[in-house]
Amino acid sequence: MSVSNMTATPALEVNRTAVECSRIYGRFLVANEPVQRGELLVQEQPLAIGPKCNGYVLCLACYRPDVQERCSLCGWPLCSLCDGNASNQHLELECAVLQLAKARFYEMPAGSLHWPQLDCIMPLRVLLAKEAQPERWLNEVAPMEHHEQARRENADVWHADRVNIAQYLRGPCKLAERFSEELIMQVVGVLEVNAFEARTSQGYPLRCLYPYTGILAHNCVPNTARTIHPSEGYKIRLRAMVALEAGQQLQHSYTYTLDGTAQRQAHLREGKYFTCSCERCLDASELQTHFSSMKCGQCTEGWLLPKHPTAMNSSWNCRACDHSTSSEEVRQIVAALQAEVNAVQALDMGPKRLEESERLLRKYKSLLHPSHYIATSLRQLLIEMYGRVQGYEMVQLTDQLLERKASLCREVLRVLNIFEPGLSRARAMNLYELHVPLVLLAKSGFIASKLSGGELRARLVDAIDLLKECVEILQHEDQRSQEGILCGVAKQALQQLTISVEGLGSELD
Ligand SMILES: C[S@@+](CC[C@H](N)C(=O)[O-])C[C@H]1O[C@@H](n2cnc3c(N)ncnc32)[C@H](O)[C@@H]1O
Repeated sequence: MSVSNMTATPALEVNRTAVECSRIYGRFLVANEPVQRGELLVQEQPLAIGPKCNGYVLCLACYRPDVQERCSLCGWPLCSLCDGNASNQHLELECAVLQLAKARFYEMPAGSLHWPQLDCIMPLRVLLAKEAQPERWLNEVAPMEHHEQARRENADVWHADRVNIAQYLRGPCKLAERFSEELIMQVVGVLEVNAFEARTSQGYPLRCLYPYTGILAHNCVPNTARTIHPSEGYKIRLRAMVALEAGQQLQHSYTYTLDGTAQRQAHLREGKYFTCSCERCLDASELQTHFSSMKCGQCTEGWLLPKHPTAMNSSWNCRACDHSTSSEEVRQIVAALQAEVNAVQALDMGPKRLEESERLLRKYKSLLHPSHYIATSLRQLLIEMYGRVQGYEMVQLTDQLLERKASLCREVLRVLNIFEPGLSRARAMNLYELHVPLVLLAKSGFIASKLSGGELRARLVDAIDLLKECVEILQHEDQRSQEGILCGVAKQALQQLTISVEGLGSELD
């Protein structure tokens, strides 16, 4: 396929990018003109949407989990609401194939987490799209990276996919004449390497394949962000998080930016089959954040950092006393701490969960760098809980606890400034969380005569600025998504706060 062909794909409603190719990245996108932060780069309709792999039983049209009902035509999972809707996705796509082949859906024991038969649905939808839009397949999907060689090396998974998907579609679903095993395995790989996770308006996860936007290169400090819109047929919009120059590579994060390098590398290696060599991964201090640094056990002031951060078995060395430890030892410590955090995270949202998170954060002071990603994840839990859990509701928080919530937000924002610069969704969430204690502290400070009227106004204006930025970031989210709803809440808070500040009057100064 010629690279320039792809830029003319009819599924692109907006395109300010071009396709380039390199030995390291394969194909990737660049900005084809200077782009301001927040501006739209690409807008694309998906080629296919469907259930995620290794999932539970769900409705094949609305993705509601744990449905008991079955399609009245083929017997596969479909909620009664969708069954009564003649234009549901399942009916339009695989239902006829399953009916014709009399492919029976086998029930699994209640509570089963993996219903292997459902793994064939998304690949089947892509195969049906191939038949319906052969040009699009040829130009856009067939060239997508699918890492066949590396996937074959993971023999157990390769075998399970061959049996559960390729052989199932060709056998019981009677599609052997239409799709070869090789083709089906290619589609499975294309989905694994390139599909994006999305959420329905109700928040249920699914995956979508965007043949153009899907070729973005990965970087652990992304410069683009996506929003996927269930109310517009799962259209994707890609925006610049920061200003971009013409020709600049567009970078997206395929992994969780608030994980440490070893965790991100493992995720990329196992799911996307490459080693990331971005600036952040190559720097043991993760851009001076010390996001993975451990406290040295031999001296009081040193930090242990990996000698070769992208190597799986790199030794870790103290920068102060040169004490060295093995990657295995570090892995074990991190795994033990992570297990403690997971156990706390699994507790009900309540005061115990909050107090345990604080306890762990104190305990880890002697083991981890204060900015370590495990400490950061505890801070995020705490931010969510202060102001919401029983005994720690916003009106019950003392000034000291309000200060605590604000300082937790600032610490997370400091890390986000480096790993997700510009218009980041996580930044927006933290800005919202930060504005609340700031407003309450300003008001209580004024009431207690610790703040003058002018100072009160200045602090409220600071909170207004946080909300403005929060709305600026979240305004592009699907209105019914969790982030879209928060945007509405932030807009209301912004309006009320602006009215309050205007009502303060100049006599306060
Ligand atoms: C979603 S695809 C991107 C499109 C792909 N380059 C293509 O030509 O179809 C992901 C794959 O691109 C390559 N890739 C993306 N970002 C990379 C990076 N930062 N370093 C190395 N390879 C990368 C890897 O092969 C990865 O599995």
